[in-house]
Amino acid sequence: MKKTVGIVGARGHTGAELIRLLAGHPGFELAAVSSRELDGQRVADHVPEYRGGLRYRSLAHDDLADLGLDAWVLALPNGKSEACITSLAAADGSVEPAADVAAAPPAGPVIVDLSADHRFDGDWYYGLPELTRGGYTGQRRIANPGCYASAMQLALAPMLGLLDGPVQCFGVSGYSGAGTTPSDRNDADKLRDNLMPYALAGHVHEREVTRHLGHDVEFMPHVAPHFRGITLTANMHLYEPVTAEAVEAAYRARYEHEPLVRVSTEAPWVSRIAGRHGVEIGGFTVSEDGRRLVVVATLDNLLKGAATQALQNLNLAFGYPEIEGIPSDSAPTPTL
Ligand SMILES: NC(=O)C1=CN([C@@H]2O[C@H](COP(=O)(O)OP(=O)(O)OC[C@H]3O[C@@H](n4cnc5c(N)ncnc54)[C@H](OP(=O)(O)O)[C@@H]3O)[C@@H](O)[C@H]2O)C=CC1
Ligand SMILES: CC(=O)N[C@@H](CCC(=O)OP(=O)(O)O)C(=O)O
Repeated sequence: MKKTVGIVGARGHTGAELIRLLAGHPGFELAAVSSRELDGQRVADHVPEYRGGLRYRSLAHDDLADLGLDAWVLALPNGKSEACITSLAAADGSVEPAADVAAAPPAGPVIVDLSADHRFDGDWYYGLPELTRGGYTGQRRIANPGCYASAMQLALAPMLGLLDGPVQCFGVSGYSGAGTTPSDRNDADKLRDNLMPYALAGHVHEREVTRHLGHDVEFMPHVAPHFRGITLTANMHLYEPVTAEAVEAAYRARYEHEPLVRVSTEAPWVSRIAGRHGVEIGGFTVSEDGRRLVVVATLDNLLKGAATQALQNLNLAFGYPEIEGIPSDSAPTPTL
């Protein structure tokens, strides 16, 4: 029998991508989609890939538990997840926060939170599958990593043992990364012919990567006029000299069996990652003395940076193959 999944925040950019993915998944049934703004409207009218009769509903937090679904994905802005979680936890009888979720997992639905609210919470499993799946022990509370944070961690992980001092990461995101709530960072007029720097020290993803990789990063984000896709350029100082060839070989070996990670000799281009589900890492460039390495990663912030990763995590939680329902990147690019 299919597992039932609901999405809170389903009107948003990431929610819409998740609807598309769940619509094509053989083991999940999209059973509820919550949006205040689209209340009563047919999902199929907004997301053509979904062909069922489901309508958006403006669900009160207390309604969520009554639906008895197997899983909920929270695609809400940062700081808005707690009321949903409290309501789901109260109904399933668990006490939040659980002292040791892995040892005594609360009954009730699996919750995948796309926001930053639980990425620093040791009671939640931090789900960046390529790096953390070994630590999954059946937790039913899953924090989905940030989009830049996913690119940074996948770009840096193979070099962790050689890093000498903080890594500098220069990030450029398409403006869908800023969500749908109007701001300078998703204002088409202000972004035209522009590259907008913001949060140049202390961005939440800087802290997220530092925490989960256990190594300091210094992150400088920017937003650009394109809609989707991130370029992340990482500057690493190393204890020992390396060659570009040896580094590339190390990345290829590390990610050899990862279907969603592609290693390329050339630096990847963001224009080629839009609408694709994986991450590309390449452009391995080494300074003359061999002790400075630059690596470039690209991913689609709405897919591997959010919805695709959420589906990997749902698959893991329900025992499906990790990339079940994730289209091959050779498939045509979807539109939004
Ligand atoms: N965009 C991206 O690239 C990425 C986003 N994320 C994270 O995922 C989450 C969702 O992002 P994204 O889809 O871009 O966001 P959007 O702004 O596009 O969508 C937010 C959704 O939440 C609902 N919503 C907004 N405010 C509230 C509120 N106060 N209470 C309840 N519901 C609300 C909206 O629907 P309605 O108003 O109709 O109820 C909408 O469906 C965020 O936490 C974001 O940080 C993570 C990785 C990448
Ligand atoms: C361009 C832009 O504004 N991007 C967002 C990142 C989106 C994301 O990954 O969301 P979380 O904050 O939930 O991690 C930002 O910098 O806040």
